[in-house]
Order: sequence, then structure tokens, then C-alpha cells
Amino acid sequence: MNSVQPIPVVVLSGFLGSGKTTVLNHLLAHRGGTRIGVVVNDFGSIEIDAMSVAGQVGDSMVSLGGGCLCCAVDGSELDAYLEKLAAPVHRIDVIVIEASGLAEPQEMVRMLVANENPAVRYGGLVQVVDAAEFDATRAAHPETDRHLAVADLVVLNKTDRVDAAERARIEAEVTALAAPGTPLVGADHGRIDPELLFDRRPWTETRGQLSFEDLLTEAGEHAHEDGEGHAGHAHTAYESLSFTTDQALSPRRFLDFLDRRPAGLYRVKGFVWFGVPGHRERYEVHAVGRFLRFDPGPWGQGEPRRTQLVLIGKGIDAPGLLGELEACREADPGRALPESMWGVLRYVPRPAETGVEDES
Ligand SMILES: Nc1nc2c(ncn2[C@@H]2O[C@H](COP(=O)(O)OP(=O)(O)OP(=O)(O)O)[C@@H](O)[C@H]2O)c(=O)[nH]1
Repeated sequence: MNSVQPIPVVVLSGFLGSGKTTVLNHLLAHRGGTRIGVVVNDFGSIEIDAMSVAGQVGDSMVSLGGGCLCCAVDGSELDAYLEKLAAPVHRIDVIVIEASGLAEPQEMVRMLVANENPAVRYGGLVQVVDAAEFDATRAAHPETDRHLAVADLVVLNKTDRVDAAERARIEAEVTALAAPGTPLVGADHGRIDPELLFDRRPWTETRGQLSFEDLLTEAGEHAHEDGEGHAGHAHTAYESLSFTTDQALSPRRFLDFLDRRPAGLYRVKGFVWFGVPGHRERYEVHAVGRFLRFDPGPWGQGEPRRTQLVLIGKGIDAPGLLGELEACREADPGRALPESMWGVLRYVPRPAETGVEDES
């Protein structure tokens, strides 16, 4: 639909590993005839999330890599991306911004509300919550409550990882924290009804959004509390490091590295090249807390075989971790025994499975 109506811009937010990319991929896979423009704001200098969704959106995606959108000084960078996506040639119906897992969603909402481009309008804030990590995330990151309070729609994801009683308890808590009337939908692997987002008269109308004045007031309170304007942001305490190598990784050494990962290393994501005979696929790795999963998949045509990882953590010894990863490199993977992959394969879900709990 190529209408003169402004294109709604939806912000997909949620803590690290809550399932934003999964939700986005689900939306893209079930978008029907709707054209979705995507802005991925990854935290880390390698744009892993952008790569995860890239196959699905082609030209309609732009990526803001290597930083946090909510810290863009004046939003002009964001405005430029939105302008590009909103160009009539793309015939985009809705734009989804996948925020970095460490972003302050209010900052983005503010930037979008302040955007003067008549071709786009703010379309709501979707907050993705990890049901299995709900208590832990709230305890470690009190700002979670604030994020829920400004959400227009809350997606309680990973419901497969909690039982019915636990889910009911979390739903009650989320409902109490969110603004009255905020819809809450449960999801397993991000499977939400795309209609929630693609409807041009969406759920955002079921309750009042933050007014422009509210946003400006809060902007005034927030700005420059620490001299740099980032006080209270979840990511001020976080560190992100990236590791790339064209050499293969030894599956045993890499698994050992993951088994021993420090508690402060909250997230590991990326793609791994093991190159072991019989296992020459590209292995996508996701570690969230103690959760670990590998997903083998084909390499893109002409895609160089390499490993690209982003590690996000708090109080981590970055040089030490990089040194350990370097020690995982394997010069001659072609000589490795297929059995050396067994440790990795333990974390590859079988077709009927959804994830594998790390027991280590
Ligand atoms: N069991 C289970 N796993 C899920 C579900 N949704 C997502 N996951 C897994 O959780 C991990 C993190 O999901 P992502 O979609 O990458 O999370 P994210 O919020 O985009 O993560 P960041 O980009 O680090 O902020 C992946 O391994 C997903 O496969 C779910 O509903 N149930």
C-alpha cells in the first residue's frame, strides 16, 4: 500500500536476549503483503542482529551498528534512516526499529515523537519480556519496571520456559507495572499475531501514549545528569566486545570457553566457523545467562568462512576473554575428528525442540 498517510514506526525493545530478533523474524516471516522497513540498532561493532534478519528484508533494511540509538545526540542519524526507508520507492507500510537490548526505550520514543518528517509517525513501543528471566532481570536492572510502564504492548516471550502458575504470576506483575490497559500477549518464540503491529489503527490507541509534553519534561530531567546525558542507562555499566577470525574455532576449546564463561558475561551471540569434516555449516551461537544454543545453517553464497562474535557483559575482563577466544582458533580443522563436535551438537535443538538448557 503506497499511501500518503505517515508510516508508523514501531519500536521493539526489551532486555538483552529477551527475544526481539526472534519477534522481528517472526513478523517478517508472517508479514503477508505488508512491506516492513527495519532498522536494527545492535550493540556491538559487528552487526550480528542485522545479519540474523538480513536474509528476510533485503533492501528494506538499514542497520545502525556499533552503538546505541538512544544515545544518538539529536536523533538526526535516526531521522536520516527513517527518511531513507520512507522514500515512496520502497512502498513501506510499517517501520520496525529493533532497539539494542540495552537501550532506553523512552529516548527513542522521544526522538520519534520529535521527528518532523511528515512521512513517518511514531507507532508505539513493544516491550519484549523474557518470562524465564523476569525476576532476575528486574532484580539486576530496576529500570525494567520503568520500561514496562511506557510500553504500548508487552510481549511476554519464552512462555515455553515457565509453567502455567509461574506465567500467571509474571503476567500479574507485568500488568501491575505497565500502564493501565496496556495489552499483554504471551508468546513462544516470538510468535505474536502480526496484526498487532500492522494494523494502521493499532493497540496504541487503547490507552493514552506519553504526550509530547511528558516526553519533553522527562527529556529535561534526563539530560546531562552525569554530564553526558547517559545516567541510568542500562548500558552505562555494560561492555561490549567483538571478536572476528578467519580461522576456524576448535569446537572443544570453544565449548570449554563457554562452559567457563563468567557470570558477568551476559550475552554471547554471533556465528562460528568450526570447519570440522561433516560439520562445515555456519553455527549461529546464542548464549543468554546460562542458556546456550547453537543453530547450524548454510553459509551465504560467497560468504567468507569466519567466526564473528559479540560478547556483552558487566565487569568482564575483555582482554582476557579475547585472549581465550584467540586460543580457541584452530589452524587445521580439516584434520579434526567429527566427534569433536559432540559437545556443540548437544546444544543444537532437535527439530521438535525449542531450546536447550545449559546444565553446567
Ligand atoms: N525457549 C525459548 N527460547 C527463545 C524464545 N524466543 C527466543 N528464544 C531464544 O533466545 C535467544 C535470544 O533471542 P533473540 O531474539 O536473539 O533475543 P534479542 O532480544 O534480540 O537479543 P539481543 O539482540 O542480545 O538483545 C535465542 O537463542 C532465541 O532462539 C522462546 O520463546 N523460547
